[in-house]
Amino acid sequence: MPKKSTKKPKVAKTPKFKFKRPSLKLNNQQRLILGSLFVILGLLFFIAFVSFLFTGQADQSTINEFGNKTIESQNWLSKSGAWLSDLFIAKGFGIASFMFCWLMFLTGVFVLTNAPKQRIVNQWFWGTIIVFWFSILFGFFTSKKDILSGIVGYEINDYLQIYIGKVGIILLLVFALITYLAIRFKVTPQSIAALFKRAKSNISSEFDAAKDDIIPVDNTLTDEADAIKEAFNIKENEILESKLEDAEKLQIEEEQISEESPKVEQVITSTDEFEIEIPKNEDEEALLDIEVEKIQEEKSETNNLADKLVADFGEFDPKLELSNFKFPPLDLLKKYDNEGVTINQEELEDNKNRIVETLNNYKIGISSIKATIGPTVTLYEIVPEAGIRISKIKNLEDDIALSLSALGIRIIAPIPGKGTIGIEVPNKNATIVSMRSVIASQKFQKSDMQLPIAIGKTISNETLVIDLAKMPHLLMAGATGQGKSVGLNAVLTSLLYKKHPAEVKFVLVDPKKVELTLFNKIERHYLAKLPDEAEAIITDNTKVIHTLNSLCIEMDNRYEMLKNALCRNITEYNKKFKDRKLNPNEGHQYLPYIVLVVDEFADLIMTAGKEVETPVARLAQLARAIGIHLIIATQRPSVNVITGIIKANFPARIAFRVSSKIDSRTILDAGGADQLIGRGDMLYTQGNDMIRIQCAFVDTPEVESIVDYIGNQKAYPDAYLLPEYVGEESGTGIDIDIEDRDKLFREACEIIVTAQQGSASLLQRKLKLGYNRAGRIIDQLEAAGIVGGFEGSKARQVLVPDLVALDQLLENEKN
Ligand SMILES: Nc1ncnc2c1ncn2[C@@H]1O[C@H](COP(=O)(O)OP(=O)(O)OP(=O)(O)O)[C@@H](O)[C@H]1O
Repeated sequence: MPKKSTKKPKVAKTPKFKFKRPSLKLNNQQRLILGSLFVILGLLFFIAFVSFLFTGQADQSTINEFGNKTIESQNWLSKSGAWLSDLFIAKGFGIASFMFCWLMFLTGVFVLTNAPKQRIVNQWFWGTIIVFWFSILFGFFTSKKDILSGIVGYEINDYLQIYIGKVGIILLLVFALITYLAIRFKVTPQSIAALFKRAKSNISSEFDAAKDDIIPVDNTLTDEADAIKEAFNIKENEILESKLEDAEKLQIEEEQISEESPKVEQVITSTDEFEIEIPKNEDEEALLDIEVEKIQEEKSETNNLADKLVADFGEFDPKLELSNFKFPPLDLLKKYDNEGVTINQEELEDNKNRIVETLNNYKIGISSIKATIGPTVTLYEIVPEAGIRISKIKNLEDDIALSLSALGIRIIAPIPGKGTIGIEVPNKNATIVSMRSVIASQKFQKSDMQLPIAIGKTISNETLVIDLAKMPHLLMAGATGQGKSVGLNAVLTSLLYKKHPAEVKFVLVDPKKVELTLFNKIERHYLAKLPDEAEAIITDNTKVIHTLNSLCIEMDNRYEMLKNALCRNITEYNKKFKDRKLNPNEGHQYLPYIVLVVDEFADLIMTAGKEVETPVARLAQLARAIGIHLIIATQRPSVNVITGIIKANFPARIAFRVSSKIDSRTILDAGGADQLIGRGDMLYTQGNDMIRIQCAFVDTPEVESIVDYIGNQKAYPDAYLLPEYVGEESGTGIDIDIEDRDKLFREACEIIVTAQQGSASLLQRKLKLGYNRAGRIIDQLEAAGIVGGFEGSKARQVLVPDLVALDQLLENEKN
């Protein structure tokens, strides 16, 4: 039986970012244990301290012999008691230390009764202040170190006496007392005055009462007292009656409630406190004590849970697993001597004169000229006299280049939005734009972009920071040796300096096998790979196809997750996940950005053709919303490498110097890249304007030290795992089912029969297929009896003489 490759691609186990934050909330058991521990500690300290008052003197010698078992201590809590009391009372705060026993006891009680934490903190704060106050107060009266003030009280006194004297200390203590009373007991001058008034009136009433005792009894008063008593009795009866009425009303209401809502009845019957004793007889007295249970408003479940989770654990922090991760320091990047722009006045003047002269030779007058000096080129902006055609100047590009005897002159006519014509002339001494200078720039450091890249400096020496997430994919092209690899390293370095390993993952494809190998060291921090792959950096073209297809599966999975979470893009999704509104048990997880870097795309297209182009195009079309971004570099910007479909989906493009105008057109849809001067001189466009940039230079040793720095830190257990992809070739077998044949089977048959040559490479060429797929079709042809068996290096024999015979054979198969 033929094996059907119907296996669904499995979703890989992607590493989960676990989170756990210690909660300060105690459950009932923990509260009981901790509370009783404090209560017991309070009691133990108290016993030890009291005992110290009697046995302290005798135990003096034993304190220093704590480890010696033969020496016994008289303290009621033995050696520990003696040692602790000595520490707190003699060496510490004197008898004010008793306060600590109380504080510990009180803390225990608070914990047991689940009192708010703030109360415990307050008690300790004020308690400690009291301890100090008393210790200093007692220290004031003692003339030597003793247990009344302890060493602390005595020493503070001693110190204060030197600086503010005895009177000063007393005033300080009084002031401290007033402050304490004012803050702690809210004492105000008014409340003190009221206190005095009350005391005064108490004294005078007592005095009056004493006076009354002497006055003879007046009988009329007893009558009055009776009347008052009677009035009180009536009042009491009235109150009682009204209470009974209330009780009856309540009973009726209760019955109504129980009829209306059986749920409420259940609550009431289950509450002990709600038992009401209603007198059977109206004359019977009854006191009603009613406690009505509070009904809490219901919240909607998801919000409530998310709010509660956020309140308990805080927002989800994807960086928690590598919370100690340190970003590489700036010092790892090199400073260059020839950095920064130097103005060569002579060169400037010379160039200006030549430009004016050349234009004058062609009868083009200039009304003004201005120069902006950049790191590699200087931009001369000219305003031609009225009536001069712009195209006339544009056509003089070569003449100006000749007269300036310089390569790489570019004329921008007109400069968009400026109304001037720009002539870019390379500087004689180009300066380097170091990676350090662009990374250190405020623009980069303070950027809040999703994936910021400090690519280099513009002609006016400004650092250009671009957001890869907004691009959303980047195409880089340039002839060999013009700075592509340096450009890719600058991109990767920027991201390493700004993004935590939890936030971004790289998929690195390096067919040249040497350019990106350095990044192997940060595999478990920043790289993503296929499961069961030994190396994260992909150098083999077959694996590239697997990886690209796997990324497509990852993309589909992510879209599914976004759909389930009702989010439109990765930013919204991650925000929701951080707010704990998405349940990890339902397959949700924090999604890092994935950046796919392909260093030599032309090579891939040459060897695998459509098999690479299709997934790349799919990713480029769809992946922007779910955080997969592609950076593709190529040496050969020809139309069969950068096809229409790829171009259409890569609006952001970087062109280093290329060898022809056609290449420049292929990349940028405009000329200009052929006039660059190389060594990182580049043109960047994001769909509209084109800007000339000097790419930041980052050398291999610098990259090495950055990856070493990161690689030496704690990492995830494995690289980020992409979903498993089961390739087409996995189902190879000689007895292939007709249904399972490749879509291009019929076309392949015709090619083989027409050419009478059974070779896989022929199919590869004609159908633009990868080797694996072509080999699989050959197997199918063999199974169908169209080609013969494998014959080593020779092409297989074709068993069908012509297309008519082929038709017959295929027709017979169907019947
Ligand atoms: N931004 C830059 N500033 C200064 N010099 C640079 C810059 N970029 C590249 N160079 C110089 O050009 C050389 C070649 O650069 P790079 O290796 O990046 O070229 P490439 O385009 O990747 O070539 P290939 O395609 O052959 O790998 C570097 O060794 C360096 O000396």
